[in-house]
Amino acid sequence: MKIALFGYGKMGKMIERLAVERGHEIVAKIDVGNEALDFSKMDVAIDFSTPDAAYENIKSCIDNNVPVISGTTGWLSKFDTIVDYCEENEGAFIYASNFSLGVNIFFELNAYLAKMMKNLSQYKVSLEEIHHTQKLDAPSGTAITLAEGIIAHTDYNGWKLDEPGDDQIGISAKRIGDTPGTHTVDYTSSVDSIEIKHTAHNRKGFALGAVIAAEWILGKTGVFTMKDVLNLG
Ligand SMILES: NC(=O)c1ccc[n+]([C@@H]2O[C@H](COP(=O)([O-])OP(=O)(O)OC[C@H]3O[C@@H](n4cnc5c(N)ncnc54)[C@H](O)[C@@H]3O)[C@@H](O)[C@H]2O)c1
Ligand SMILES: O=C(O)C1=N[C@H](C(=O)O)CCC1
Repeated sequence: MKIALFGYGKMGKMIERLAVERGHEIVAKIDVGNEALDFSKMDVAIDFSTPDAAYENIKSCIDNNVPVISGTTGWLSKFDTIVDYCEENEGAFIYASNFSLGVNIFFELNAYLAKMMKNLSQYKVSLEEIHHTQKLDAPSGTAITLAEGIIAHTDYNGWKLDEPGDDQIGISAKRIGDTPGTHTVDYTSSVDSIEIKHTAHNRKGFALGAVIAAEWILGKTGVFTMKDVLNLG
């Protein structure tokens, strides 16, 4: 498979390594713009760029009939626009706030726990995410997905960084060293706490999930999620 990388930073480089190990060829490494690209050489594009760049990168792939996988976070105000654009133009697109298998299992666990906690008003939920100091966005895309997973199954009415209202889920975002990504969901009452936690040990899990998504999307049309790719419940 001929892969174009949009974004050749920490993730782009890790994806290159794993893609080559799996027998794929990297045909483009785009790190500052996409003016003179030959889209006809690409079977699929993988975008791990920046919050400011992701939308245009994804749109240009759809315009050129190249299936696109995006893991870039921090641009979700334009997500619905891209979904509509992809569907109108019969493109192929997958976004995931987190491509790792472990986190996608964690998302399912989070939804299951939220359903059980729905009527237990003595427990207040909160989220904590810890990432490296170079991260541009906060809270992390993964923390937002976790919050949305809880909101879908409970009476919480949104999320807020740091100081939530009574009906909001509080998210605390910490930036420490080179932490690849740690997420904790905590339900606390006056007598006890229940915690679930995912800890990434490195970036390989994110990169492998993105390459697997790129392999999976070939030949398909539509907007998909990692739940489709991994066939999770
Ligand atoms: N979904 C996931 O599983 C997952 C995992 C890790 C990181 N991420 C996200 O992926 C993104 C990239 O993470 P990273 O750690 O590689 O960051 P990084 O800063 O190391 O790399 C981003 C690269 O994008 C480049 N860039 C800037 N403008 C560009 C443009 N117009 N087109 C293409 N590239 C451009 C930058 O020069 C930089 O090299 C971030 O949004 C991060 O939150 C997602
Ligand atoms: O390193 C990052 O940046 C990460 N971003 C994603 C997020 O915002 O959730 C996934 C974890 C790593």
